[in-house]
Amino acid sequence: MAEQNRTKLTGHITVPGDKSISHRSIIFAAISTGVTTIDNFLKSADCLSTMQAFKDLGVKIDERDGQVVVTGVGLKGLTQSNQPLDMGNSGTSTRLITGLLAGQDFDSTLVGDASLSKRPMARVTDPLSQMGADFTNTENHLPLTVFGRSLHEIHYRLPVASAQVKSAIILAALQATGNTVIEEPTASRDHTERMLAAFSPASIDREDHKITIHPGHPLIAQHVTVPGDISSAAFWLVAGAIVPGSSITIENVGINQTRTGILSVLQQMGAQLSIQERPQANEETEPSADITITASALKPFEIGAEEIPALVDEVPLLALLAARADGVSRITGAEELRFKESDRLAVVAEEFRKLGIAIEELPDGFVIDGHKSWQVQNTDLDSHQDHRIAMALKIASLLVPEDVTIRDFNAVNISYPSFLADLQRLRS
Ligand SMILES: O=C(O)C1=C[C@@H](OP(=O)(O)O)[C@@H](O)[C@H](O)C1
Ligand SMILES: C=C(OP(=O)(O)O)C(=O)O
Repeated sequence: MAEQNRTKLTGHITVPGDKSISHRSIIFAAISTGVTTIDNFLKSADCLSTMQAFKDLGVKIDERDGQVVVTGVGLKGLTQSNQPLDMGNSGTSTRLITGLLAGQDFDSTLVGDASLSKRPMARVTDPLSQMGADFTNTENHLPLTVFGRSLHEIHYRLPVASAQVKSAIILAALQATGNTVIEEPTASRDHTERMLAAFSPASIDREDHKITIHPGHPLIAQHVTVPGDISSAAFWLVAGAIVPGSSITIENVGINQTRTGILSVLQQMGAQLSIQERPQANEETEPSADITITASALKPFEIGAEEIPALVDEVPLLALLAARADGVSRITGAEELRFKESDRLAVVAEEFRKLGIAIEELPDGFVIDGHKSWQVQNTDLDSHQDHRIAMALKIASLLVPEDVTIRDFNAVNISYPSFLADLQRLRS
């Protein structure tokens, strides 16, 4: 088994569709008029939660020839669900749908699994309440009942860079009586803005870190092509960089610049990386590229609050990269990681220490010494039911001779159901 763990990874791979864009494709398709077709929709547990929620809200969604086909009902055409909407494990579904439901003329209740029920919701209910929204509880957690209300505009400066909060406000603002302005401290992923611009160009203006939403314009069905998820590609980028002898090409990866922080870090580390951009239909379409990574020596790196939004879901993997770099790396400004599917700062530190990695947990990040060779202490690893932790630990385990087990590994179904099959493909 020791030999198999260390097998180099080689070949070409295509990762599944982007999770953030897949959620948004269903949401915008549902509230537009006409039939939207979606190519390369991510059929993972999180995106299926969004799909089921819209079915429960009266939207017809079918699958035909590998495409998802959504018959839009318009912004005022959703109907009350006769059961609570089950958001499963998905923070994105919960926060975006809360924004949309706040302005409907019926009430809805949102529920989720144990992890989601611990995640903070005041970050969306606070600004939405300022717009006139009304909720059962101000307890900050699911379950949450959203009372449909008439909404008015706000001018809102996000206290933290969060695409989910920004998107919740955008979806509420489409139903408000006046124009809403949203300002961000640092740019977070802009998939909602791009998709709204495609479905309804007159509804949105963007300028630097300022977004203006103009309600009252029609949303028209589109054809959406979802690029590969860079947050899933990131596992192969890191594996390709650190497993000796590896060389991996990942085809059709989304390279929206609000998501490519991991590529910048790899470049900063001196990784052997080549990025071939694919032709883009227009400015608002999501850009994509074929990316090749080849294992090489890596320099340590430092990142802080400014860099975090563009790589927020990749921080566990960056910690792994740091653990193979030639020196001490520092990640700060990442306190948001404590509010994800698990407390990712605490969990990464705990699990990496089992592998003998020299990692110090900070309140907002890590200091990691890549010089120290790993001395495995404990082979019983735990994903803490967090998909990104499960996959990061699996990649880490490729570098140790011991057999390790990863508890609740099936959490990968949240974002990347074919992860193990893809690993197998790159090994053979
Ligand atoms: O809007 C989105 O699709 C997402 C936004 C990010 O969360 P925050 O908005 O909380 O930063 C990210 O961590 C999450 O995986 C997906
Ligand atoms: C944080 C994540 O997702 P969500 O917030 O949608 O649960 C993630 O996919 O890493």
